[in-house]
Amino acid sequence: MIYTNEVPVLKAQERSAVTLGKFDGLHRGHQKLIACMKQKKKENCTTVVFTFDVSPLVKLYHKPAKTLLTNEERQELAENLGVDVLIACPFTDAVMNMEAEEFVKEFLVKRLHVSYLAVGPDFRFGHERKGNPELLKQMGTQYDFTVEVVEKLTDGTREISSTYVREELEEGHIEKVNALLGYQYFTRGEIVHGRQLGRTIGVPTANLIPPVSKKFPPNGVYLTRSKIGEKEYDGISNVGYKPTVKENFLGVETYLFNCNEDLYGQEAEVRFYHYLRPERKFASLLELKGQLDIDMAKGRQFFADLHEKL
Ligand SMILES: Cc1cc2nc3c(=O)[nH]c(=O)nc-3n(C[C@H](O)[C@H](O)[C@H](O)COP(=O)(O)O)c2cc1C
Ligand SMILES: Nc1ncnc2c1ncn2[C@@H]1O[C@H](COP(=O)(O)OP(=O)(O)O)[C@@H](O)[C@H]1O
Repeated sequence: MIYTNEVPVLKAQERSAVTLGKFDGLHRGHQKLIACMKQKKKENCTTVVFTFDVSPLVKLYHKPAKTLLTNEERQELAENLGVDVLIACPFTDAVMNMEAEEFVKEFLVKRLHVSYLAVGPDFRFGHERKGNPELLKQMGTQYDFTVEVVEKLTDGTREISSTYVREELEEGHIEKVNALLGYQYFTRGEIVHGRQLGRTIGVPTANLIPPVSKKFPPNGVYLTRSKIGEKEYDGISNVGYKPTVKENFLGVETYLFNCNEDLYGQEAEVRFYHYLRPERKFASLLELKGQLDIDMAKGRQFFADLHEKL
């Protein structure tokens, strides 16, 4: 897959199938849009996901940039979905003020030689959000491309959207989040040194400091599976500031059920499966250890049941 910040100019004969949007989360609704676009590979179209490198909302309203996927994660997932080109167009003032017609002419027609465009029914773009599927269809007749307005996937009566996923994540409804995403919510980072207290209570933990832009469920304890190198481990993670020992940054630390290795310096991907309890301040590490024993028993049972089902 080609990943670029600039809208590329395709070769003279090359045509493209394009989809446009923010694609935060690359949830099942996004995956449907990409699947529609991929149908056009049969007609020798290059598949292009056109997105922006900063959420327009962040730029316009200075909202905190917490996202479901970092740019790098989004890139990797798009590649796994079989996308040929991912454009993360910088949301500059020039792009922000571009009229919808100009955006289509300059980027989609002139550079990408668009042959097919897949958008959701509520897709808006361009200066003052004046561009919509209707305008795209009119321009398609003029510039020889087809526009498919893809109906939103729903979960019960609610349309699947990044907002829906974020709301569920904020509630700690991990199973729902995973069902909407079509994969397990995850975070990644390097395993770093902590205060080495974990091993003193028989619970060594792999600490990772996640990217600042990553959105997290509420501070608390989660059942997780971690991928470290080629290996996967069931385990139990704490998300938060460890009030018992007072940490001043948000960390994710994981006790891996069947591991006895030195993991420092390795990259880990921690996938969330289930929310267990909120983070609490304990009077002592010993008291915390008592709670961890209960948490671990629940975790082991959860994964034993899960593996039995699979
Ligand atoms: C499953 C799990 C649950 C935890 N729950 C809490 C908690 O509720 N409150 C808290 O202050 N720390 C919690 N911790 C963090 C511990 O305080 C921490 O693992 C311990 O102090 C060791 O820290 P260290 O890795 O810096 O040595 C939890 C850790 C794990 C692995
Ligand atoms: N079962 C396990 N789960 C997590 N980490 C483990 C495990 N077994 C060994 N380790 C190693 O122990 C380290 C954690 O020990 P700990 O005493 O908690 O120190 P720290 O405070 O540096 O995390 C991990 O980074 C990893 O290298």
